[in-house]
Amino acid sequence: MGGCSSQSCHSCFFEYQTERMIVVKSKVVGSVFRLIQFLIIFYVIGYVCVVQKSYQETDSVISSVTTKVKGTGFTNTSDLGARVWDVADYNIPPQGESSFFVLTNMIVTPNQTQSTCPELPNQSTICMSDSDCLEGSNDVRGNGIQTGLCMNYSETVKTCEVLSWCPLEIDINLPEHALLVAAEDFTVLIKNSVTYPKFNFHKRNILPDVNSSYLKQCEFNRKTDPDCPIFRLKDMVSEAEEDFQTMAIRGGVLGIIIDWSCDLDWPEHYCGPKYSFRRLDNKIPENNVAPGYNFRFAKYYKTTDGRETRTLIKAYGIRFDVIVFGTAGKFNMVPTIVNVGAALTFLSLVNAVCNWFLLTCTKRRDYYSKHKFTYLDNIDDNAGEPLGETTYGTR
Ligand SMILES: Nc1ncnc2c1ncn2[C@@H]1O[C@H](COP(=O)(O)OP(=O)(O)OP(=O)(O)O)[C@@H](O)[C@H]1O
Repeated sequence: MGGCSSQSCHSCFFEYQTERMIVVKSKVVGSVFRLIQFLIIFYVIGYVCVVQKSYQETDSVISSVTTKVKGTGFTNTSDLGARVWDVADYNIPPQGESSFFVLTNMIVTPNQTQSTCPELPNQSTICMSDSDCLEGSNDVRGNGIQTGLCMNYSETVKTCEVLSWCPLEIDINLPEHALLVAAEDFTVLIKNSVTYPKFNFHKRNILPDVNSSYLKQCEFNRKTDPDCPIFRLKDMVSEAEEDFQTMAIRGGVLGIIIDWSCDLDWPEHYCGPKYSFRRLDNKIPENNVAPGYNFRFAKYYKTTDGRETRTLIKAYGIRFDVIVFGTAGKFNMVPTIVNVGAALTFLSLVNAVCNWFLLTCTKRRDYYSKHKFTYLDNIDDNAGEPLGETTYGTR
């Protein structure tokens, strides 16, 4: 406990220090001691055992997801006329990895063929004469390869001609209301199987008590039907605090989050999926450049004269990403011993903290110091003399 000066280095080397029990009758020190003891026991039982469950061995979930969308919509546009849309039309691609896309709005450019036509007007395509256009030039932001001719785009504007799929798509007039309004009532069946390999635990979100007749007519509802794996698209978007019809205009990405966190010390039926929904793409109003989600695809066909023709669709819609996560825990002796050991080490800290408090923060710290450190003379040196006792405060 005491320190060694340079003169007494020799005697310091031949010292032996041993514990001595001192009982301090003090309400203040006693209260500090009990308070720290209580805090550590509360931390160990409340946080380490109950919240963290440190007595358990853990494993991360391995999961597979498949989805199937159902529903039918109707549109009546000048480009396509009256048309019924079923899942094969609006679900693109028909099956994907843990995600599916539902088309809600579109810009259709029908009857495109490989031919030449004037480029859409912009700073680099507007021309006065053929000398302004470079034959073979290919702009990545353009629509084709320039032929070197300057053509009338409208009565007042001339642009460079391109070899491309003509007529070109004009995508400035996106419908202000989503075309496939009915998409909000489409439903999706999510089949999710999970495994915790360490515990040889397997389960599906189609729970053992769900039968096929229930599956034919059920729909997920957090209060009345929480076990049904069939979800209405509008309900999911609403739970993510979004408006379906607004999101449907420019598209977006919605996360279907399935939490499989389980305590496997409890019976198996307590371990089930917990669903939540959240919009994942950018929704910050002050950073609204390039909002939503869209891509292009085309449907190809041959006309009666054998000419290859296509209908180009710029598709806007909602992509649903199914995100599965979870950790399972089960009692195991090894983490229990490790954590009980750590807790006991913590308890030994109580004495160190109380000693520091006793010797530095109390009014009678000098008195306590005197009794805390006791120096005994060397019995060998005094050749059998009775033991002399020296009590010091500090050295
Ligand atoms: N999106 C959905 N909305 C409502 N019910 C669905 C949906 N997807 C599947 N179902 C129903 O859930 C059950 C199981 O679907 P599953 O795909 O395994 O079988 P299926 O017989 O191939 O389905 P189906 O031929 O009707 O597409 C079937 O009764 C099916 O009709």
